[in-house]
Amino acid sequence: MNRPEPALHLSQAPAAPVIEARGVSLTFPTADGPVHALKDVNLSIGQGEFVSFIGPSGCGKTTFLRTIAALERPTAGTLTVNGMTPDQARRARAYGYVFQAPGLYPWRTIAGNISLPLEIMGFDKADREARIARVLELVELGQFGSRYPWQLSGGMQQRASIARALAFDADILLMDEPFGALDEIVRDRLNEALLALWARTGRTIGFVTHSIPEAVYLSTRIVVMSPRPGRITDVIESPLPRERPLEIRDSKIFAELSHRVREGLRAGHGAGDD
Ligand SMILES: Nc1ncnc2c1ncn2[C@@H]1O[C@H](COP(=O)(O)OP(=O)(O)OP(=O)(O)O)[C@@H](O)[C@H]1O
Repeated sequence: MNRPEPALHLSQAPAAPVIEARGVSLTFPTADGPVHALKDVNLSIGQGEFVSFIGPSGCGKTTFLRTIAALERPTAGTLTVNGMTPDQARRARAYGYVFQAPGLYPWRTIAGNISLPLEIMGFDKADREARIARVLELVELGQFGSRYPWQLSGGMQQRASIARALAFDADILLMDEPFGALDEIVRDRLNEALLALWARTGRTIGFVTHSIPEAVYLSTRIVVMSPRPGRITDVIESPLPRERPLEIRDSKIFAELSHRVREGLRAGHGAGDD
């Protein structure tokens, strides 16, 4: 029996998207001709979502993240971040960006590295110190602020770079394959830590990965992309609960989701028409 939909209560109304891409294309002119890094990308990301981008090398994952961060400019379409242009959003410090490599300065301590963008942004010393202490606790490096990067393991360095991206309270965290270079066990631990941090802070996260289990374990939505031209071929809503112990990866539903992502990757593979 068809029942009328209950009236939408105001508090349940969908929030305005934090990131909205409409018909976004980006073509790089190169000596070998134009490279269509992104073609007609449409995507809305809401507050508090964890969205992963997965796809073969060259499908435009990094380019899309960089476009959100105003590090690249679309050649067509519109992109807004918190309702602003990416440039305005960058100036409003709307996001923190975590790169593939931790990129910490070896001559600065961990606290000094986290402090650097805060110094550039003009936060006073007391505020900086309070922020550094808070984010170091968040990534469980509370005891390591006075160490130098080379005194820490790769996983700890990557956590420090996440702390640096969190220190100025950006609502959005953009992460480009942050755990790609780490071994499985460390990666598992950091995946768990990132989920806990996401649950505690309610950040909106855009996350690039090559790993199907990582995408499925972390995301509320998985965006599958394919190259030549770089485009979205599938968007998968995750039915997994927000609370996710690592063992959830042994469940049937996890296997089914992984299968769908794999099928999406396979379907997009070699289907380009650049
Ligand atoms: N500055 C640039 N100039 C020319 N071509 C570029 C530039 N940046 C990216 N490209 C090309 O755009 C396409 C998309 O690149 P992008 O780095 O976004 O892919 P990706 O999916 O992140 O790949 P990977 O998984 O290997 O990091 C590729 O063909 C790449 O060679």
